[in-house]
Amino acid sequence: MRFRLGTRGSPLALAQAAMVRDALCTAHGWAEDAIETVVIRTTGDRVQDRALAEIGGKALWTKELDRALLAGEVDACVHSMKDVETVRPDSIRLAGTLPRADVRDRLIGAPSIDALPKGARIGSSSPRRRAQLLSHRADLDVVLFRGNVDTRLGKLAAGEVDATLLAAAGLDRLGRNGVGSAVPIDVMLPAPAQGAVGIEVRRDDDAATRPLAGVSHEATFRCVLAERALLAALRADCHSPVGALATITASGTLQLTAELLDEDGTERVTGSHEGQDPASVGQALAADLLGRAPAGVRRLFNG
Ligand SMILES: NCc1[nH]cc(CCC(=O)O)c1CC(=O)O
Repeated sequence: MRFRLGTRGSPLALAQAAMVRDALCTAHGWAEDAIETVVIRTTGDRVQDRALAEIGGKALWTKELDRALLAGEVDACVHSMKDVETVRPDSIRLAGTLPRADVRDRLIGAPSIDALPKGARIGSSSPRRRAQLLSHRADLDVVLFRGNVDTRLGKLAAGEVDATLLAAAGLDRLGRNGVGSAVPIDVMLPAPAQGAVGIEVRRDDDAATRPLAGVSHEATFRCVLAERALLAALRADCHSPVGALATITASGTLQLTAELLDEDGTERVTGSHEGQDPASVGQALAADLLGRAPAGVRRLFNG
């Protein structure tokens, strides 16, 4: 069979599409040329100078991929799940996730957040990273910083900022394993679905769904569903400073921890919930957090 895999064209997206291709070929004994990688250019790839949140959010990355998928130009699309909008079209479903990578952020430019000089300039356009940084170090100057991983590392090297934060998963997938220092998750809870690569298909396309089910990592899949159910129940969008991480215990229980902040990290609320069903765990934790959130945090969530 010939399987067409849609992807964005950034180096990270291409690396992730190659991981999906290799997983499919290994699991099903397909030859490499059984899979055709189709690069789809998205609005998000063209607009690099403003904060993602400002210019229309996560849809910028998914819209063109969704269109190609629904038009039948590709059989499946590969996504960094943390970039995929919370609410998806009914006609599209998540068929699987690869095993999750290192979920942490890495700080590049200093060995730790505590070691940053007073008033240091940190490049980040993520509301979560900004709020978490400021909640630890209110003296830091967090400035807008976009572009793909290599662009950001280039700006750092050119001295535009003193330090930046990038997901360990992205750095590792680009072969930059030694770059930066991992920030512990109790200092920075990662973005929901960080480190997870997902593959979406047309809901009614059983022929595409079946081979992908064969490469999906069940624990990662359940964790991503729980983290995304939390986001949906919070009605969070890309302006919302939220960290969340689910894990599966040895006995198979799903444990979800999350943190909501205000823009400057002056107010925050954290909590955990555990259970079996990803959607229920995410919804229960969202209700708990919204019930306890300080006013400055509350106004950023639930629409
Ligand atoms: N928003 C961009 C983005 N989307 C996914 C990753 C990293 C890979 C992953 O989380 O799986 C990155 C780069 C970053 O945040 O440093």
